[in-house]
Amino acid sequence: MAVSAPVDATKTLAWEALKAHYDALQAEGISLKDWFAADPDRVSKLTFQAGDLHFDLSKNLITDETVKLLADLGRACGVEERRAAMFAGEHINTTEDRAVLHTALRRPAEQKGQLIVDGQDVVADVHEVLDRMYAFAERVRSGEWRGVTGKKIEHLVSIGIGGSDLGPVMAYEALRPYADAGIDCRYISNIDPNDMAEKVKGLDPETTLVIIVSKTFTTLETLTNAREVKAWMLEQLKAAGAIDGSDEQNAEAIAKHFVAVSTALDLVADFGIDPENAFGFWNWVGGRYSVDSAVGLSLIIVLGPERFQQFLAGFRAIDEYFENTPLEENVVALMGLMNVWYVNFFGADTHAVLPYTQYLHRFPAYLQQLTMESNGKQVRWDGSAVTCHTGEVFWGEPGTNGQHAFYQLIHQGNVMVPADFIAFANTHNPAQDNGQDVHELFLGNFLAQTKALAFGKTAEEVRAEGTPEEIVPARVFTGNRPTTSIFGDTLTPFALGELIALYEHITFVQGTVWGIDSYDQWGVELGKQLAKQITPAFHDDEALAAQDASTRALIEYYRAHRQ
Ligand SMILES: O=P(O)(O)OC[C@H]1O[C@H](O)[C@H](O)[C@@H](O)[C@@H]1O
Repeated sequence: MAVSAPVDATKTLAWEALKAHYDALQAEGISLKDWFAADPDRVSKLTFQAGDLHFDLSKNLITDETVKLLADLGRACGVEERRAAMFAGEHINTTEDRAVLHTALRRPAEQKGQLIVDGQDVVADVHEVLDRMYAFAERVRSGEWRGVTGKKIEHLVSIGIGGSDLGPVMAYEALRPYADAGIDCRYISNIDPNDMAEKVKGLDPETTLVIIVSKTFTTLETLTNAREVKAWMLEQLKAAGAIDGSDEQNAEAIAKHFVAVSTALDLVADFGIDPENAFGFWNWVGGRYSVDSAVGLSLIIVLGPERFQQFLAGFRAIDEYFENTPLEENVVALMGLMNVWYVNFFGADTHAVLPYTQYLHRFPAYLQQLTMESNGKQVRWDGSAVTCHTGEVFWGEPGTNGQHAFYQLIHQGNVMVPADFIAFANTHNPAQDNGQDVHELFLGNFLAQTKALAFGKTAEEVRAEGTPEEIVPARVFTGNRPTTSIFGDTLTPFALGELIALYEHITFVQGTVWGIDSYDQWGVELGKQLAKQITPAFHDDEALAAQDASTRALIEYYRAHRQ
C-alpha cells in the first residue's frame, strides 16, 4: 500500500486554530498560577496513566482548549493513520523503502502468524532469535560457556556505536541493580584509540567475551575497534601461553571469545565469527530503535532472559496504550503534540529531560540520537521542504547535578526550555542521613524545581523577604516555565522499557506532524564520505592539495606537530 503524502501541518485549519488560540493566550497573559486557581480539576484532568507510569501534564502551558486543538492537529496530520500503518508494517520509511517495525520486537510469541510483512512472519522471526539469545545467555551466565582456557566468562566487551551502543549502555547503567550473574560489561564505541585503551585496561582476556554489534557490519568505528580488540585478545592469550598463535588456535579462541549481532550475517562470517555465534535482526529495525532487538544481547547476558522479557513487556505496555488510546486522552501522543506546540508556537529550540535517578544518567544521551537523528530534518517524506521548525535539541543531566549547573538558565534565562522530569517513588539504595531519608530529600528537590518553574516568585514576594530593592529584579522568577512530571514506582526493567517506548512514540508523533521520515538518517552520510577523502591527505600531497583552504591549513598544522 502506498504511503499517503505528508500533510503540510502549517496549512491545516487545526494549525490556524492553534495559532489563534496561542495569540489569545498571550493576549490574556499566560499564568499557571491563575489557571490552577480557576480550575480545581486542572490536575485531575491533566493527569494520565500509561502502563504503570503516572504523568502530570498540569504544569504545562496548556488548557482544555489546547489539548483539544493539539489532538485536532494530530488528526489533521494523519497521526492515527500513520500510527496504524507503522504497527501494520507498511513501508513508512519511504527514503529507504522499509517497514518500521520496532514495535514487533516486543510482540508476544502468541502473536506468531499474525503479522506477515514482505512475506515474512515477523513475530516468529523475532522469537526465533530471542530464544537463541536466551539459550546463549543462560550458557554464559551459568558458566557452561567457557573461554578457550576453560574459564567462566566474567566480563563482556561490547563494541558498537550510535544505535548499536547508546541504547545498551544506557540500559546497562539504568539496570545495574539487576545485574546478578557477576558479569560486567564495558562498551567501546569511539574510534579514538583512547576509548579502547581505557576499556581493556585490567581486563583478563581469558574471562572476557566480546560482542560486536553493528546493524550494517560496515561501520568504520566498529570494525576498526573490532579488529583491534581481536588483535589484543589473540596477543594477550598468546602472551599468557593460552594459545600458540597458530591459525587453528586463533580460530578456536575467536570462536570462544567473539560473538556478533548484525543484520548482515554474511559480513559477520567474513570477519571470522561462526554463524552459530551470530544473532540477527532486520532492516525494519532502525539502529536507534534497536535496543530491544539482538542489539540488547549484552543486557540479556548481564540481566538474564527473565528480566529482558520484563523489559520487552514494558515496551509492549506503552505500545498497546499508544496504539489504542484516542489522541485527546493519549498522554504519549499529547507529549509529542505538546513538543510541537512549544517548538512551533512558543519558539522553543531545546527540550530538557531531567531524570531524578542517577541510574538514568545516560538516558538523555540515548534520547539525543533517538530524537535528533529522527527529526532533525528539513524535508518531508516526499522530498518537499518543511515549512516550520523541526527537531529541537534534546539534552539533560540527572537531578540534582543539573540543578547546580544549568537550571539557572531554565529558571531565569530568556529562552523557553520545556522539561520532562522523571522520578521514582522507590530507590534501590535507601539511605538515611541524620534521620532524614535521603531519597525523600532527592524527591523533594524534583518537586521543588517543577513548582518553582511553574509558579515562580514575584517581586512582591522577593521584597517581603527584606531583599534590597536594587537586587529584587535579579531574584524574581517569572514562572510559567513548562514541565511534565513522569512518576513511576521503581526503575525496573519493565519501567525502563516503558520509558523508551514512550520517547520512541513521542518522536514518531512529532515527525508525523512535521511530515518527516523519522526513520532515515541521510544527514550522517556526507561526513563519513568526506572522512574517507580527507584521511589520506595527512600523508599524501595530492590529496592535501585537493582540500579547501581551511582543511588544508588544519592538516598542515597536524603535519607540523605530529611527533
Ligand atoms: O549499527 P551500525 O550499522 O554499525 O550503525 C551505527 C550507527 O551509525 C550510523 O552512522 C547511523 O547514523 C546510526 O543510526 C547508527 O546507529
